[in-house]
Amino acid sequence: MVTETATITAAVDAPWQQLCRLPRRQGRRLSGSSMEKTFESIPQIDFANMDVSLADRQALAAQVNATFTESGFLYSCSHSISKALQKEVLGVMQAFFTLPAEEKVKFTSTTRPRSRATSVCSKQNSARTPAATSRRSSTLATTRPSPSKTARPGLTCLPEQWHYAHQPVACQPSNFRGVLYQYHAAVMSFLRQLLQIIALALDLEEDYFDALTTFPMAGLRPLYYPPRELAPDISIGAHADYSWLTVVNQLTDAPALEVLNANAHWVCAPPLPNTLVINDSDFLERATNSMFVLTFHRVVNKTAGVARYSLLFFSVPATTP
Ligand SMILES: O=C(O)CCC(=O)C(=O)O
Ligand SMILES: [Fe+2]
Repeated sequence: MVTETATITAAVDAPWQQLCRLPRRQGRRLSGSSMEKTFESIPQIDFANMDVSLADRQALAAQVNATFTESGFLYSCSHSISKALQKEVLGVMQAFFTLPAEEKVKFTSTTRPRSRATSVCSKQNSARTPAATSRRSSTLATTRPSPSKTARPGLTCLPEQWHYAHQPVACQPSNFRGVLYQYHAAVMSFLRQLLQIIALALDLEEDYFDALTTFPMAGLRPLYYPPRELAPDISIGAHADYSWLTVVNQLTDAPALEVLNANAHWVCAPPLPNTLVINDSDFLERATNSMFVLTFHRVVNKTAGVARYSLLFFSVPATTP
């Protein structure tokens, strides 16, 4: 028992170089006079006025620009996803993840490699995560969707209207997919507006990205972190996301998400009521020629005995507008 605790604690405290490969932020953990000016907390932006006027959107764009060029992470303090829907989402996730393992495994789909519009139950350890710890995830992805014959491309297109090559695997509870699709649609409509702000932040026309959000490749990843028993554990090791924007909804009150700043210090991004954490990822970093930073982050479950649920939305542009 003592050895196991020691091993896990050592992994959490390990020098960050051992935890991840940092292409941009090379070097060691900085302290004292060698420290760079960098963020020590995640900025909060209130998008309530994003519908109001161009001047409001330009003001928001300036805040987004300042944030994505420094930390790559922000809290969105207002958004259009209702509290009722978020509660429902948490309910179906809890119902799913607390099923007995032998039930959950029935929903695993490993036999349909081409199609990801299935629900997959998997137990994942990242390469640098201690074997004793894990997160469990169920991915409801919409990778490579193509417009169905009847769907009209446009802003009202819902995932249900997308065409998949196969029948989706059934899942429990029976409303699991339906509730998550509703959530998917709600995030997507918020993101379309946010991308207009991002276009302004890059000095582009507001509608610059619109054509890329008609049939976006986007996946939802409901995550369940089982209650930990021992010392804080690294549930997901340091990584950066491959997507365009990632929208993290921390559905339960367990601080765990941490973001690496330019001095290689981990900055906590605790759950704040009714907020989303949004980070720009690989695609956007490349598209902006590294003007927007790609920021490493990890999940360290610090609260003993408490399960954590988060819901991730990975958004990438459509391949076929
Ligand atoms: O669960 C979280 O808060 C973040 C998870 C994450 O960073 C990921 O899955 O890429
Ligand atoms: Fe991530």
